[in-house]
Amino acid sequence: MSWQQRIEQHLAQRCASDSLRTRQVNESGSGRFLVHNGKRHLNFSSNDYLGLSQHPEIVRAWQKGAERYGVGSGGSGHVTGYSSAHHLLENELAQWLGYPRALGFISGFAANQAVIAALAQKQDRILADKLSHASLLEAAMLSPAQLRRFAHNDVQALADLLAIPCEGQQLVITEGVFSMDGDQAPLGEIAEATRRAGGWLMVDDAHGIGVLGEEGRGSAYQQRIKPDLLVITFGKAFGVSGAAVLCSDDVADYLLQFARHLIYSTAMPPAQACALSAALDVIRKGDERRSRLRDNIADFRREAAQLPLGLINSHTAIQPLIVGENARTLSLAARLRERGFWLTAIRPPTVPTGSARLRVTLTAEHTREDIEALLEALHDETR
Ligand SMILES: Cc1ncc(COP(=O)(O)O)c(C=O)c1O
Repeated sequence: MSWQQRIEQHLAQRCASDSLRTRQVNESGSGRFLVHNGKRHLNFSSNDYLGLSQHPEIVRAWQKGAERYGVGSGGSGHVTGYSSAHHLLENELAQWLGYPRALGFISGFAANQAVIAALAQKQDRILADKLSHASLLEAAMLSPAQLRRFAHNDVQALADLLAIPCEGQQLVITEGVFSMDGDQAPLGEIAEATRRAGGWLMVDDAHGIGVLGEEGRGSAYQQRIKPDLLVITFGKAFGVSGAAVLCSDDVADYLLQFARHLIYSTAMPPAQACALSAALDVIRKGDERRSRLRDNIADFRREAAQLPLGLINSHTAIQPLIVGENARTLSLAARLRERGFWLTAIRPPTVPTGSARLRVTLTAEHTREDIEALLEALHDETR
């Protein structure tokens, strides 16, 4: 089969199973409203949980950073790309989360890939929650280590796997808040099982950081554990983009030698690091935003429980409504869009077959009226 035939076949398969992915151009997509084709929609798809992507102080910090440093970093951090703005941000993050070191990355995807690739060797075993993000599972699959996935949030299944003798080291991987289900990992028990087996724990807290715990310190802090490797990302509650790995001095120095995504990739612009420092400031003082978000979650769940759709036991900003079939999910999303609500239909392979869903994300910027309007439309469309 030629390249062209192979590509055509794969695209045809996606079309036939209603799982073709497309992108929609918007005029503004991260805030409370998403504007598409000149029409304003209430946005229930953005991960901007605290509404910081439009925050004037953060926007201003980026502008001032660009005026001071220019718009690009000029190279990898190992060459010219590690500015005083990057250095300051890393120190602030390490201090906030109580780690010796933080290392900035251009994205969470890159951070996860880099850490796993740099650490895992042939004789090692990686134990990852089945529902871990693609960036984690893919890196683990590509690594020379053995990958075993454990049933979602099942600590006993994890402990059983950890008990199987392993020639090398064991790395347990999970998330603070799961990206497609919104539920949380029992981090305390996972950390304990990992510690007993002499392994290391890596937690990706992309969706918990900024939102959970005192001063928004995230899932691990909330559950009183300190993973050996904590990955936080800045594209969600921080409202920007990028990521950081929190770790010990030795691990940071090791990653500076062996994390190829750091060494061979242009560092984020210094102005972005300035914006992230400003975002961190807002997050630390952000109790009111976090409390508005919690109220919105509670309001949504109370009413959504009456819908003839599956509501997952999630108490975070991610509130998926399970529809089941791809075609039905797509048509429900399209009808809601007609009515001015922007929700994304998430389908396999992102989620297991038969569990296509509307991934509702709530933010601190939504008002009670926004949520009531969405629920009314959902009631109408699923009657
Ligand atoms: C759990 C999780 N980890 C990592 C990522 C990737 O982060 P980034 O968008 O910064 O690449 C995402 C999604 O974006 C995610 O949901």
